[in-house]
Amino acid sequence: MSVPEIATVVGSGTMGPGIAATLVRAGAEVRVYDISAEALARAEQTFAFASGVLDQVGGPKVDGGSATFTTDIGEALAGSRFVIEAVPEKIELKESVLKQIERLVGDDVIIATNTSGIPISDMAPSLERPGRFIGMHWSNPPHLIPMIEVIPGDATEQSTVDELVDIVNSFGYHPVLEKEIAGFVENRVLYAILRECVALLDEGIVTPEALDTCVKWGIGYKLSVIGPTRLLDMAGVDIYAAVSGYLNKQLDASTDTPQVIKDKIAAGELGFKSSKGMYEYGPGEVDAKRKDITAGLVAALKTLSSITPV
Ligand SMILES: NC(=O)C1=CN([C@@H]2O[C@H](COP(=O)(O)OP(=O)(O)OC[C@H]3O[C@@H](n4cnc5c(N)ncnc54)[C@H](O)[C@@H]3O)[C@@H](O)[C@H]2O)C=CC1
Ligand SMILES: Cc1ncc(C=O)c(C(=O)O)c1O
Repeated sequence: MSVPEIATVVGSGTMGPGIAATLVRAGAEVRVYDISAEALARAEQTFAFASGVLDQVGGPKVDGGSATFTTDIGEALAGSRFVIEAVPEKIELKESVLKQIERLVGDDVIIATNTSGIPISDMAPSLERPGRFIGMHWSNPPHLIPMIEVIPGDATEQSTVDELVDIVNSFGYHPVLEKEIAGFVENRVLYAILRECVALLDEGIVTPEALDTCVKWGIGYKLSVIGPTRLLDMAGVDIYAAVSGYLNKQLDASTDTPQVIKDKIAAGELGFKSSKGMYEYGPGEVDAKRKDITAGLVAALKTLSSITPV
């Protein structure tokens, strides 16, 4: 199985262009559609950058791929064999866009959503043919994180699941097939980690720099080689039992967005996009950090791709 000859990415913000670059490198003719011409103009630049990064990684490349960018949804979907929706995380918007897409593609075309965690089954009723609708959760940056969660909803047909797993495998990514749960697997784990991290920062237990050092060189490094299930065996299930017996009741268990985060939102401190978030960035620092992140992920990806899976 190879990637579908013609694919469409709907929504070209943070995720869309990297998704498109990945599919183009796999040989697909990709149409990138956005409602905003300004977003599309930025997307062309982001796509070019992501494509260059993929050249640095040097992974497999299938000739013949191409990308076009359009604000005409009819043009974007004409003849498309595979659609990835990547519009903002708002269920009503996604449902409206999914209906738009379905009216313009064949009955057998897979429609995948890149939602971060909205249950697929909650969106499926907006479609006439929900059997071809499925979750396809890429991680940011999509052209450098070679794992995609495949999440069927209650109405998703098995043929859709099988075809999407084959498509993900065809461009060298790791498909993770999972049952539907809010947030999906990756974000449930990530948000459990981030909840504890924000609590530790908020309580002044550790500085941001020290926390990032601890996690990067501790569990981050370790878990990039040893998955958490394997780690339980390496550490000893008995050790986990002994420590969880007293620690689990001590962990942060807040059920709402932390006030410190709400305060930052209110102050417009959103992170890279506003040059201040958890850290503050001087002139040119955000671009420098983005370059450092890309270089680090490229180096790590090359190394991890070269080691025997544990
Ligand atoms: N940003 C991230 O780190 C990740 C985001 N996701 C998910 O991917 C989806 C997209 O997220 P981002 O790329 O971050 O969003 P974004 O806000 O950066 O980009 C969304 C794009 O959709 C466009 N758009 C809005 N309404 C539209 C419409 N009616 N038709 C066509 N295009 C429209 C916007 O103009 C914008 O360019 C969301 O569901 C998000 O949860 C998944 C993984 C990671
Ligand atoms: C903070 C955060 N939230 C959601 C996602 C993905 O859905 C990501 C990511 O992919 O990196 C993230 O970092």
